[in-house]
Amino acid sequence: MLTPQKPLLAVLAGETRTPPPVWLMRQAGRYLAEYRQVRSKAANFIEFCFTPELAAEVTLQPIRRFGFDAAIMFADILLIPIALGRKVWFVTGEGPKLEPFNPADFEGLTEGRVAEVLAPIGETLRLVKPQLPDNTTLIGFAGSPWTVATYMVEGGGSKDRYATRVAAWSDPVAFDGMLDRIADATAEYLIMQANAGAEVLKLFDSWAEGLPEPLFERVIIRPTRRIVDRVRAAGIDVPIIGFPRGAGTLYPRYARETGVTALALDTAVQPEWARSVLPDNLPVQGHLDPSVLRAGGAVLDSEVDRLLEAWSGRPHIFNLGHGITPDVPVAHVEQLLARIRRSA
Ligand SMILES: Cc1c2[nH]c(c1CCC(=O)O)Cc1[nH]c(c(CCC(=O)O)c1C)Cc1[nH]c(c(CCC(=O)O)c1C)Cc1[nH]c(c(C)c1CCC(=O)O)C2
Repeated sequence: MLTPQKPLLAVLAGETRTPPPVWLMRQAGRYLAEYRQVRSKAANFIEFCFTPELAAEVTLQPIRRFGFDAAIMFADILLIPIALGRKVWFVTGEGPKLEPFNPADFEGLTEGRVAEVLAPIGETLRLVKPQLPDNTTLIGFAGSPWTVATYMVEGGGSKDRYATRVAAWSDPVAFDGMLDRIADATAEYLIMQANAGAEVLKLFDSWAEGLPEPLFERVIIRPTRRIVDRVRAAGIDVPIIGFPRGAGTLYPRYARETGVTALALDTAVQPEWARSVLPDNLPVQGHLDPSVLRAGGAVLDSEVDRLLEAWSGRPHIFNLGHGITPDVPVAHVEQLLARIRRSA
């Protein structure tokens, strides 16, 4: 007899589940009082990520409170630049800061330090895994090379990634060299996560928006494919969810050419369009607007119903189209789950 699969893994294997499995991007975070309490024990955000006991605890908090179908390990996409020898720090209220990096210096990025520098993240996964309920899937993740590169080049977040785009067009050899180094470190990191117990891997390309097709092909598709190939070559066959946020009409190309198992959609994607252009059996994760979750009330129910209806009959994981915001009341998350699970 086959062992019944965890709902999230079943959907990633191409099954349709009603109700769909559900988890939320940034589900461990400041909207939870218990997160803020643990967070205050660490001197800064980076140290928090590198303290397995604390990171494991906040990974588990949303599972205990809401019973989500997946736990996502607590870490950040900006740990890879640290492994590559860059300084990263977080300024409260301002977000991440890095020393701006010139892609021409890409050969100076340190290779081979991933296992050593990011070992605590593996430890977080090992601590979390045995504490999860039987039906809960453990997700590992990394940022995609382009998104990580934007933070490295800009020295932090930026409005339109202008400097990064200029660098990508003006010096393709250096820029692609930088992306390859990031991709190789990322592949090694993801392999380590799978070996430490991650059952699904997710690649966050949060700043894939607004790129002309030739650049999208070079900086999004090619490095993503490189990571997927390396992970597969290492014998790791866990499902990989790709999230090229804002890819728009280039989502189908990304789905066909990167080798990812499933696609995470952003808030702007029209489900009817996506259904008509994506392969039928491709699992999708989508894509409630986080501001609807903040708004709550009748509009939250009707938006949940619209997405459930739009994706019915397809392998679908319910999620947000971007991370949950710190101002979301816990009661709204409970309402969301009750609405999704009422279709049971
Ligand atoms: C771009 C990006 C980052 N980090 C991440 C992305 C990609 C997803 C996205 O687009 O949102 C991914 C991320 N960051 C975090 C997780 C943990 C797992 C989860 O619960 O989803 C994940 C998957 C924790 C975090 N990472 C961060 C927090 C908040 C910091 C805190 O608690 O002090 C959390 C819970 C900090 C962070 N980290 C980053 C930024 C821009 C910020 C500051 C934003 C803010 O202040 O809200 C970089």
